[in-house]
Amino acid sequence: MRFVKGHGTENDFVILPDLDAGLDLPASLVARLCDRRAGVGADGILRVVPAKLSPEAGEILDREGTPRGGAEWFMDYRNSDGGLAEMCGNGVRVFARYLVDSGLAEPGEFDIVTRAGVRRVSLGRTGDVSVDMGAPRVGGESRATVGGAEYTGLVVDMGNPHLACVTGDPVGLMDLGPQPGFDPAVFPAGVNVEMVNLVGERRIVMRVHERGSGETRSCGTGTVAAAVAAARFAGERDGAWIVEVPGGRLTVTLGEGTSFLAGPAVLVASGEVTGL
Ligand SMILES: N[C@@H](CCC[C@H](N)C(=O)O)C(=O)O
Repeated sequence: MRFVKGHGTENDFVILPDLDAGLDLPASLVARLCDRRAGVGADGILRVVPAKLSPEAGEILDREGTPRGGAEWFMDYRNSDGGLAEMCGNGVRVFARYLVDSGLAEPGEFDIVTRAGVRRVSLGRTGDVSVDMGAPRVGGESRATVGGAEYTGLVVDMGNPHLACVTGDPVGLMDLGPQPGFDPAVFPAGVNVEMVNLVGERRIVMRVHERGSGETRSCGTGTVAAAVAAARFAGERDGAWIVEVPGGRLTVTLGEGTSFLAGPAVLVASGEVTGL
């Protein structure tokens, strides 16, 4: 099985090109591939599948009212525990970088099918990758227990579920623990929990505990959720936010009816899986 390794602000992925859609990828194999000691090691898997060969992608396009053929590639994203997720903001940027670097797509703008719907990416032959993340769907407040303390956060749906907690406690020093507590009535399918400090004008620091992957060094959908929560907290609306994460820096732009995420996305290695 050929693989490519890439990351976006150190949110890292094993990319599996599956151009004839023939790869059987049970959860147990995903978990072994993502294992940092016995496998390749990653926060998640990006299976690269032609949309026209994926019944799941066809259903998503129909659901969205996008003509079949309107987006050529389907990002089949899996968390490191083997579970499916609807969307991955860093993953879709790394996925786009893989398509361009491997000659499967031309630089510029193109659409990628994800379980959360079609997302438009924009990139050159080198440099940062940006993605139109769609409109954040903001709910009410909910609470999370992180490192033994309770925090209130904003419920934000980015296609996948988030609880973004803006706090005065320094998030850089926190012990996020193995799994934050959350309200299963609000998040029946689990949740990604962001801890956020407002550190300047439209500038935040964020750490994240991802559903299905544990604490990661960045989370693209999480940075948008965090920017939305920080904007509410600061009494702001649209505009560009700098989000500092342990793995680097991303820019989130909140706009009229949509949001954009921009930052680095790089491929670092390729090889063959032989023993899993
Ligand atoms: N790291 C991702 C989010 C991946 C999915 C998430 N763990 C979930 O289960 O919803 C990102 O960059 O958005």
